[in-house]
Amino acid sequence: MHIVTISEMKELETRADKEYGLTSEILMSNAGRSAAELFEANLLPTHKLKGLKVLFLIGPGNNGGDGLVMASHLEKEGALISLYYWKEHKLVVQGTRRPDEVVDETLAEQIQRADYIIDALLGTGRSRPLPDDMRALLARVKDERARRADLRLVAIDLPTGLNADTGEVDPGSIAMDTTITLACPKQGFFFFPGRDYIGDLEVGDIGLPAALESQLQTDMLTGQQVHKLLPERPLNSNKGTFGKVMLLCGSLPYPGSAYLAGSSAARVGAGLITLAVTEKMLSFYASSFHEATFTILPEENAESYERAKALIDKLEGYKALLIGPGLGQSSNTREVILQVLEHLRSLPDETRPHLVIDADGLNNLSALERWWTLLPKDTVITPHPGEMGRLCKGVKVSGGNIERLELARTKAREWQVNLLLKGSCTILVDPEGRTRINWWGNPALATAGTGDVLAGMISGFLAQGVQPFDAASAAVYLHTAAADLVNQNMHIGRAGLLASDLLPNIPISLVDTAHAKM
Ligand SMILES: NC(=O)C1=CN([C@@H]2O[C@H](COP(=O)(O)OP(=O)(O)OC[C@H]3O[C@@H](n4cnc5c(N)ncnc54)[C@H](O)[C@@H]3O)[C@@H](O)[C@H]2O)[C@H](O)CC1
Ligand SMILES: [K+]
Repeated sequence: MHIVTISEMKELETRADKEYGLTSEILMSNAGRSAAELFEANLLPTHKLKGLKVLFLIGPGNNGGDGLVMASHLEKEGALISLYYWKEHKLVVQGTRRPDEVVDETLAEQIQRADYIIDALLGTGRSRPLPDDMRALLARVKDERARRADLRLVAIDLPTGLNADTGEVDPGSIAMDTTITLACPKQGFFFFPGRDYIGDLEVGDIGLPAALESQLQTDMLTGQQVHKLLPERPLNSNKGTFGKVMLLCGSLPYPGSAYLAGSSAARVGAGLITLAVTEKMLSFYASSFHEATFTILPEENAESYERAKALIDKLEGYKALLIGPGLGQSSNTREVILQVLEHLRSLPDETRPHLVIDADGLNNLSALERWWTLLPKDTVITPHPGEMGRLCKGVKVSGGNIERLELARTKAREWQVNLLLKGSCTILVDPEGRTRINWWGNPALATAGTGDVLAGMISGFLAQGVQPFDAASAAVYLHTAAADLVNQNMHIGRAGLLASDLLPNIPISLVDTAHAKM
């Protein structure tokens, strides 16, 4: 599913008319019908359309036009519709126009009795700050929503006043329960503060030919897309079929990371997991991770070339290598990483394990000048905003604002990596600038060890032959899906998840993609 900017959306509309004769009237009619269908589909099981009291706030442009088409569909199905035309200051209650002198009073009544209020005031055409009387209208709706939690607010295309490119909002904008966006999600939905105003996101089909969208470079990750990326599991297979993962992770203060990453690689289906660890650490892993195999490395005070060689000597036949989680940042460890990278660069593409670098792997690299020139082709790196800041030599990187997007795009191209920039809506960019953004986020994931799980999942997909950008994309989507499953199955809210709770839910999240709604 493509994500668009305002100008990309306008261009799609223009080309639809020019190349396919799809005039804006046709598109609006499709938009209104599709919004009505999605609205009705999501009413169940709590509400039914017959007798439902729905107040539409209608703006002066095509967004208002979409609202009017939607309203007429709902009315035909038995909903009780009132329309408030903001610009004309006109109120129509179930087909009857109110006289001008009673509009305010009746509007107040309509707001108080509505089951649903639909925001069809402004969409992508908003060009200036909201006028005071529109802000006042939205404030009345917001107050009513605060008073009555069962009042539902639904935006058509986008919440009025939200900047669809940047996610900035007008002071008058209000948070919706649902946004039914038309044709494509808008870029601004994925960045704060806008992200908090969208509510549940639904995407209505307005009948744009798929060919029109072929130029678009930015996608929203969806379950249906991830389902197609998952590796096949033929019956005629053995553990060799699904690839081996080597992990250079974990050190004395952070032993859990190798366990979490390795288990996660196995949970997405990799055939064999090997932890490269020192003998001192072996007993810890052997007792907690029965399925792992081990490569024994010299202790951390040994010469770096001996440590690197012990790993390099065992790498043959591995399809994926994960470097970083819990590894520590001693200069000796940095030298080990450099020697391993040098070895990987010397291998031909066909035999080189795919590389993922996370956490301390990145922190070690960021201490070096032009570190990206040391990476083998098609490396996946997975910084959180702090690590990204260090990789960019001190740039402040936001966890959720729009500047992240441009930075991620610029750096993925400059560094020629598959960049996964973590955040509330994680961004992925490949070396050519192709971009994918994860809509789903889960605040319960903001806890130690969940990054190790993500890095492990990517490595597990790489071992099974999934291409690096796709492996990272699938892992990001499934990581939040697994967190949502933890929330549901353990009945926990936004806090209290342990990274290890994700592990048994990862395979379930894979299965669930087969039934994903989008
Ligand atoms: N792009 C498509 O393919 C389709 C879009 N559809 C819908 O149309 C809107 C965009 O419509 P547009 O008429 O361009 O813009 P708006 O309805 O958002 O508003 C324009 C209207 O409002 C006035 N205006 C602008 N800013 C303000 C302001 N701050 N205060 C008051 N008034 C303002 C402006 O002068 C115009 O009169 C899109 O979001 C979709 O909902 C269709 O669905 C078809 C396909
Ligand atoms: K709107």
